[in-house]
Amino acid sequence: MGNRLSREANAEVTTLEQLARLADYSFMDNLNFDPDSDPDGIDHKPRQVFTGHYVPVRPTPIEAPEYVAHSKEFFSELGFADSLAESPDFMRMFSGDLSSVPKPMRKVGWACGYALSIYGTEYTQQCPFQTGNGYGDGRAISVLEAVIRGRRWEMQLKGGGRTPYCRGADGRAVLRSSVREFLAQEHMHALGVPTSRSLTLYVSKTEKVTRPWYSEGSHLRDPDRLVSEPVAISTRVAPSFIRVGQLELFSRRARKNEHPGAMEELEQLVLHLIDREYSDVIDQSLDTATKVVMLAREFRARLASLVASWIRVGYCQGNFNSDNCAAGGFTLDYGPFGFCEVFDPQYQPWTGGGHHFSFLNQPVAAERNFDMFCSALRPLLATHQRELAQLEEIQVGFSKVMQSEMEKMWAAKLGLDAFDAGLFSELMALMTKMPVDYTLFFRELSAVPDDIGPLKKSFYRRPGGMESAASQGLEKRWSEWLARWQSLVSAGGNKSSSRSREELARQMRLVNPKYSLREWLVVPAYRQAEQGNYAPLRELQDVMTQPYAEQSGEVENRYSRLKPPELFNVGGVSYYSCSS
Ligand SMILES: Nc1ncnc2c1ncn2[C@@H]1O[C@H](COP(=O)(O)OP(=O)(O)OP(=O)(O)O)[C@@H](O)[C@H]1O
Ligand SMILES: [Mg+2]
Repeated sequence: MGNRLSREANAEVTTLEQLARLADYSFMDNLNFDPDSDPDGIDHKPRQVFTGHYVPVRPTPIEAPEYVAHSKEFFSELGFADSLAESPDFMRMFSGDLSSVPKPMRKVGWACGYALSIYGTEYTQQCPFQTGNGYGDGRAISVLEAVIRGRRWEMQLKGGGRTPYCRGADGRAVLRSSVREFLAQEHMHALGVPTSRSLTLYVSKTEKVTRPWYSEGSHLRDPDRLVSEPVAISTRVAPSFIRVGQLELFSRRARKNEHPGAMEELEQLVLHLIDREYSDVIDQSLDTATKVVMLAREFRARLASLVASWIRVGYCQGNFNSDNCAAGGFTLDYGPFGFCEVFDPQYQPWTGGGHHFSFLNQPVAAERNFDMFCSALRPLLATHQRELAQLEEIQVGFSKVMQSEMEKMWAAKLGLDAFDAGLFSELMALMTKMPVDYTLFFRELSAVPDDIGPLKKSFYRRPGGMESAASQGLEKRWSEWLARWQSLVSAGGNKSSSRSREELARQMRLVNPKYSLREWLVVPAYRQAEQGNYAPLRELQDVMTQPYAEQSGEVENRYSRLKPPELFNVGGVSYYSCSS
C-alpha cells in the first residue's frame, strides 16, 4: 500500500483527459491509409488491402468488461496512477470502446498489413485471397500514440475484434492466452530482455468464444475438444509494432511494382521505423541510403543480442516467423512461447513449431529473419552500389555477430570473463545426458558450490535413480566439470582473480534468474481467473516481476521448483497448440 501511495503521489496522469492531452497521432497523419477503407473503421469484413500503411479500424468492445490486472511497474514508469486502471473511462477505452474518448483522442484506431516468411521462405497463400493482401493484424488494433515523459509509445489492443485482416476469424483473444501474454511481457522486462510491455488486462463477464483445447490431463499432441472461454482484451505498448513481415509486404509490392506508389510507401515505412525505434542512433538529417545501411547494422546488433538474451533466460519463441519478429529488435507475440524447464536444446513448446524454431536453434531462425529484413531493404538501394555492398556485408556477418553474442552470454551465465569452449561443450554434453532444470541449475551454480551436492537440486530423477552405475559415472563427470569450472572462475578465466566468492555469486545472480514463468504455474492462474478469482494471477505477477530476487522462503518453495513429474507430457502444460 505504501508503494501504491507513493506511486500515486508521483503520478502525472490520473485521468483519461490528462492522457488525451499527451496523444499524438503522427502514425496516422504521416503515413498512408488504405484509400478503399471506410474512414470510420466500422467495416470489419475480411478483404484485400492493396495499398497504404494502415487501415482505420474501430475496435469492437468486449461486453461487460471487468478489470483483471495492470502492470504496476509500467504504470509507474509512465507516470500513470494505479487508480486509472479501474477508472470507468480508461477501462472503457482499453476494453475496446472508443466511442466517448476525450478529444484530441480519436474514435478510430488502426491495423496494419504484413507479409509472412517462415524460416526464410516467402509465403503468399496464407490469406483467403491467396495473394497475401488479406494478411496482417487480424485482432490487434492500435488505439493511441502518445508522448509520455519524453518517450513516444504506441498502445495496441489485442483481441479488440475483427479487422479487414481477420481472415474470417473472430478477432478475439481468450482470457487464457491474454493472461499468458500479460504476465510474460512484464516478466521478460524484469528479466532485462527487450519486449513489448503490458499495460492492462480486462475480461468480459458475459462474452465467450470457442477454441479447441485439451481435456484435463490429456496426453494428446492436439486439442481434443472445443472449449467455451471468456474473451479478454490486453493492451500492449511499444515504440512501434512494425514487424519484419511488414517491411517485407511493402518490399514485395515495390519489387513487383504492384502500384505506382509502392517504392515510396516502402521508403516511408522504413523512415518511420527509424524514427520510432532508432532515432537515438540514426541521425535524421542523413540520406535514406545511409540510414538504411545503419538500420541494418543496428538491427543486426539488437536481434543478435535479443536472441542471446532469450537463451540466457530459457525463453523459446516457438514461432519465430518474420511476422512475429519486431523490427525494433524486441520480443513480440507471446502465444507459442515457453520457458525451458528440463534442458533440451530442441525444446519447443508449440506443437505447430517444429525443430527450426526450437530453443537452441533460435540463432539460426533469427538469421533467417535477418536475411528477409535485408532483402526487404534492398529495393531502396537499387541505385546505390556502395550501400548495397555494405548491406550485403552486414547480412553475411550476422552469424559471426550472433556467435559472439552467444559466447558472451554463456560466459556471463558461467561467471567467466571469457568463453571457454571446452568447459561449455562438456556442460552441454552433461546437461543433455542428465535431465537438468535449466533455471535451477544456473541459479544453484551461482551460489558457487564446493561440490555438486547443491546442483543436484536441479536434477530430475531418472528411472534407476542416482544409484545406478551409469548415474554414478555421470556424477563423477559432473564433479570433474565443477572442479574445472571452479579453477576457471577463481583463476585463469577471470582477470579479476582476486574477486571474492561473494562478488562472483552476486554477478552470476544478476544474469541467472531464480524465477521463470513455468507454464504449470501459469495454468492455475488463468484457470482461477476464468472463475473470477484474480488473486493467484496477481501473486504470480508479483513474483515474476522480481525474477532475480531471492524473495521469501514461502515464495521460493512454491515458485522456484522442479516441474512436478505428473505434469510432464500433458497437453496445455508441457506443450500446446496456438488456439489463442
Ligand atoms: N481470433 C483471431 N481473429 C482474427 N485474427 C487472428 C485471430 N487469431 C490470430 N489472428 C491473426 O492470425 C495471424 C497469426 O496469428 P498469431 O498467433 O501469430 O498472432 P497473434 O497472437 O494474434 O498476434 P500478434 O503477432 O499480433 O501478437 C496474426 O496476423 C493474427 O492477427
Ligand atoms: Mg503473431
